[in-house]
Amino acid sequence: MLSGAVCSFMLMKLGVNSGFSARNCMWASPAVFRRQEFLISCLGGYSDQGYQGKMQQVKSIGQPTSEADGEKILRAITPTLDPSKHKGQAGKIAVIGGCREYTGAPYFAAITALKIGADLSHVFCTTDAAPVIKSYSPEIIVHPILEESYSVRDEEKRSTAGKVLAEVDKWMERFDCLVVGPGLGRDPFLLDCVSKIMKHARQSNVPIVVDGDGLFLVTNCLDLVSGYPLAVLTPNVNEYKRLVQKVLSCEVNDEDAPGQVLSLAQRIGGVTILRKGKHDLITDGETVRSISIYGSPRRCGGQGDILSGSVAVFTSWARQVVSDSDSHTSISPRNPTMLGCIAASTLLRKAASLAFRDKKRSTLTTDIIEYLGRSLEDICPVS
Ligand SMILES: NC(=O)C1=CN([C@@H]2O[C@H](COP(=O)(O)OP(=O)(O)OC[C@H]3O[C@@H](n4cnc5c(N)ncnc54)[C@H](O)[C@@H]3O)[C@@H](O)[C@H]2O)[C@@H](O)CC1
Ligand SMILES: Nc1ncnc2c1ncn2[C@@H]1O[C@H](COP(=O)(O)OP(=O)(O)OP(=O)(O)O)[C@@H](O)[C@H]1O
Ligand SMILES: [Mg+2]
Repeated sequence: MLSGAVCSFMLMKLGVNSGFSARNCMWASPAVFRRQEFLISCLGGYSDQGYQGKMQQVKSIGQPTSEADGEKILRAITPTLDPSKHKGQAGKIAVIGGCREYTGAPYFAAITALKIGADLSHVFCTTDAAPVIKSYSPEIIVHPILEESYSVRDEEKRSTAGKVLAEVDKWMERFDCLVVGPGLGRDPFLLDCVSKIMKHARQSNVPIVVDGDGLFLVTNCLDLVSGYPLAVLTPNVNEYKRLVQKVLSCEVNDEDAPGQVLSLAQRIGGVTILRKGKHDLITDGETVRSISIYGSPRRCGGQGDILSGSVAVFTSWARQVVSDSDSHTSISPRNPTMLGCIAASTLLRKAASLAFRDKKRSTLTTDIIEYLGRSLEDICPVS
């Protein structure tokens, strides 16, 4: 049996408030315990040495970067397929993105969520992008509600923005996570509406994964995510450069990549950042983890969209695991975003490597998506 101090530490690492006690610990079922132990070992392990000793250990781990055991985390957070469960319990995800230019990106993120195992996947996009996205798949629920400046007269902007917000608000509390940005475009009126959607999501405590043009928006308006522990930023090389310049007022420093991404997350008030690249770096401002397993040498567009859709699903699953682990305590889910990023990066790289083995130079994002299910099954079999 674990001591109360160790249990407290475990739950702190998982983002659970410190109101946890040894008594709570004893209420948990053996299966829940195994899952907690599993998660803790994935995040650096534990030993029965008390909370203070553990924190010392965390500080020393926090030096360079340690490779995360993504497969262990995937096994720990992926829910079982259980006949007693109802539609929605495995995740309801919404992607805010899709405009005249880009219809592929929101589709990739939304279909990825379903292929991994979410139950429902929505896309909120511009009115003209919607029929195109619907035509890609009948599985995705598409809401044609956003408007770009060219389609709205100045005097109508206020009422149009109000309608957009009311339409998204009808659904907001049903979502386990939002993905803001894939294929969103940069139209000022549209981005203004999306800022309001993000503020409402934040008020409702819905996690937000910010990617693509969502990062353009956030870089210019950091208050949208600053200090929100349920925000995840997934910048690529350019998006990261813009964030570093804006927030840290310097250039990207690859000599101390872990230190710089850590500072960036701290300066944005403890959001989680997944810096994409040859090695993915993931931090919540406390620790930095890397994922370096081999993926694919193909750099076709859309792989970042797979990643953001996956982060959304895995973050909501990780939150569920944390809350199931101790239904008697209130939850402050910061670390589930770290778990979600580690799981997503691991799965994408595995699927990319399988797709590349098969398709070589002709590997496309749609091929990688087709390998997501098999990759997850290899790591975490259904039975
Ligand atoms: N099929 C689609 O609809 C897709 C749409 N996408 C969307 O397109 C919009 C813009 O995203 P981008 O990622 O293109 O914007 P970025 O501003 O990140 O990239 C712009 C340019 O940077 C260049 N670049 C890429 N990697 C680089 C590197 N390592 N060093 C130097 N330059 C590099 C690219 O050639 C690209 O032309 C977003 O909304 C995004 O979601 C992308 O997700 C790709 C797929
Ligand atoms: N040089 C690289 N070597 C190996 N893997 C990489 C490399 N660069 C990116 N990746 C992987 O590809 C994934 C997508 O990253 P990428 O930088 O292509 O995102 P993106 O530019 O946002 O993609 P998108 O085209 O969807 O917008 C990342 O999770 C990362 O693991
Ligand atoms: Mg991208």
